[in-house]
Amino acid sequence: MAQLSLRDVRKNFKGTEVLRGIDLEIGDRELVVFVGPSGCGKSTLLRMIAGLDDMTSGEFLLNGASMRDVPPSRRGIAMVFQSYALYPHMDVYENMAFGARLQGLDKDEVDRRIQEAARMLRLEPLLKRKPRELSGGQRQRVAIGRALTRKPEVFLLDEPLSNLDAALRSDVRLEIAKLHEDIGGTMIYVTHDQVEAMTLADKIVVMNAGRIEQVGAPRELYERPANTFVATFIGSPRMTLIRATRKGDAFAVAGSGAVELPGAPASGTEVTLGVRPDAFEIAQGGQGFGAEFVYSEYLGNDAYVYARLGDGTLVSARTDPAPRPERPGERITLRPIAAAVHFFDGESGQRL
Ligand SMILES: Nc1ncnc2c1ncn2[C@@H]1O[C@H](COP(=O)(O)OP(=O)(O)OP(=O)(O)O)[C@@H](O)[C@H]1O
Repeated sequence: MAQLSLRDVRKNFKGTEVLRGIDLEIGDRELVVFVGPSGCGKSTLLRMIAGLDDMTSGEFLLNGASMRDVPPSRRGIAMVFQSYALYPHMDVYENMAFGARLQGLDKDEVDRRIQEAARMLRLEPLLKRKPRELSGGQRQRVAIGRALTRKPEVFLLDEPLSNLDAALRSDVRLEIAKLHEDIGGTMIYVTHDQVEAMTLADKIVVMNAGRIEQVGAPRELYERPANTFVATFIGSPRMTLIRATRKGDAFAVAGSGAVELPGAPASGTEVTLGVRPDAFEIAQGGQGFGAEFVYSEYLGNDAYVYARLGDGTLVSARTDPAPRPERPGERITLRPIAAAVHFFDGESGQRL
């Protein structure tokens, strides 16, 4: 059983606050993903949970007990790093035995744990190999195996896939999801890749500049982003943000005309509209924002059209791959589907 509580956790490095009051509850057996742009504090937060860094202030409780004075080795937490430093002179078996031996376990128990981890991670045929005789993905699995043999209650993974190529990355990602089911522990996974976060997580924690922007299930974040940061961070291609001025149900964009969006929240005059690429229809005239075609991307099953509104905003819209505007500068009309538009306060960026 492993339940984690972070309460107003802060961290300063030489006078700069890099974590600015983190409050977070992580339930037993959850797979939680910390996601956010480079430098937002994900690794720092993870290192604090592991006990590798001190907090400047705040509390971290594991199953209700403060971890303030508990050293890393006594927390029941194992961490797998981005650079999975294996010992080059030891074979896979020895590398995996290392952590478990440090715990003072006897030889038979260590062996039992290694065999179990090797089976789970399909490393059995590789136990006698040296790290240099392994592929990147295999090395990464050994690093995970080494953490597994310690039987941690909490598993921390810091960008474990970043050194792998795209194909391997999706393989190992599947393995990690399966591993989480098999071991039934709590897992915290750090990435700056929102696709990785969406596919793996029970719960995503979106971080930005040392703060949490939103916590929720992948679907929740996609369908009801709390603010413009989360709205544009989650989802690919990105949601377009459009500054509009409201009069009744009509939303006007400088140089592109106005569109009626019935059902919009009542408040706000200066509003930011959030429209995902599949929430636009491309029309020739009629209701919609006037725009100038810039270029298109063909992806096989669909295509994306990029167009510029009168105020300079670049908009992306999904379209059928077949007939689409071809000439840069061509005038098109982009009609947002009212029910799929997100509304944010024009100033604060918070969801209306
Ligand atoms: N030991 C340190 N001394 C001073 N500043 C540090 C130290 N470690 C991290 N920082 C700073 O703290 C901030 C957060 O870093 P952190 O590594 O937690 O970010 P991250 O979200 O994990 O980024 P990335 O995705 O690039 O790994 C950064 O601005 C970083 O430069």
